[in-house]
Amino acid sequence: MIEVASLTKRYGRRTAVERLSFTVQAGQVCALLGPNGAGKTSTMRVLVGLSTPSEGRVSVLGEPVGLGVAVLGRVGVLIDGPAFVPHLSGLANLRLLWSATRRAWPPPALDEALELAGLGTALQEKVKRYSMGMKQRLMLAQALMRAPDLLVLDEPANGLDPAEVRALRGYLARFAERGAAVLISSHQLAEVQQVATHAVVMDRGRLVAAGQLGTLLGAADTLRFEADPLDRAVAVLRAVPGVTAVTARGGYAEVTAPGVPSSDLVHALVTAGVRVGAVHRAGRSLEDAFLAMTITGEADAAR
Ligand SMILES: Nc1ncnc2c1ncn2[C@@H]1O[C@H](COP(=O)(O)OP(=O)(O)OP(=O)(O)O)[C@@H](O)[C@H]1O
Repeated sequence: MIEVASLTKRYGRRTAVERLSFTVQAGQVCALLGPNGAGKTSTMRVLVGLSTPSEGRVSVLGEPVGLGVAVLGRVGVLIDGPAFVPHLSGLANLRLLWSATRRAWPPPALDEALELAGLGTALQEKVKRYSMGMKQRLMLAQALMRAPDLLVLDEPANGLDPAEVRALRGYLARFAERGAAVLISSHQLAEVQQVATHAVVMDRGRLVAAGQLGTLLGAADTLRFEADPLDRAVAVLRAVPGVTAVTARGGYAEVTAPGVPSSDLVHALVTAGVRVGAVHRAGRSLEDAFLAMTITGEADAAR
């Protein structure tokens, strides 16, 4: 659905994106993450034909992207707003934006888009009276009303209240379940963690990590044992083949052991006379993983 191959984007002498490659497949909600200035918006702008690559190739829905190519009609985009006409109503603005497609009004998914936007009678009011959140919801409506096969959303939750964010999350999950794909950038990592299936992490224009969220978070491979005595548990676990790391943390022994069944670890502990109270899967938060991967994390660690 999205293919980015060795994309470089320069603005004059500044390199915003450097040899970036990643893919997003049908059915995925992919979070594009990175600290401020990492190059997320620059990448998204190239993906939707708003700017041209300095080097590399980008295609969406199997077609190369260029300014005004037809395939972009199947992509719902929310990047830097569209510029709404302030003295027109919300609905009139949507009609105006739709007219660029030269297709008959109404767009195929207008009702669903308006329901999610939840603007009600305010749709008839002039956009200049809209709050920031209302404008954001109108922007979302324009991205969704065309029943796209792919959504590219730059910080879509900006200005939304928690209930609206939750509704958006539900929408995106249903959208991907239908076989569409979503690329979403966000600074709200806890929020994104609830909806993303995959993530691409960038820092200073370069790819830091990409893959399934679970893999990036290491959730599948890390276990936490409540064990007594703890120091003995740590020593025993360190000796089990396949264990790559053991730390004592908050009264638990935290073990990273890719592919080792938890029953083997419990068996090793019990045989060595360690009492095992409970075993938990230890998922890192996306925030922890993100900070560990990016310059923001390096700065934090240095503090
Ligand atoms: N039009 C432009 N002209 C010159 N430099 C630009 C332009 N757009 C972006 N940049 C620079 O490119 C780099 C990447 O910016 P970009 O907006 O893509 O990052 P971002 O990851 O989206 O950041 P943020 O999370 O703050 O939105 C930054 O150093 C930025 O200053």
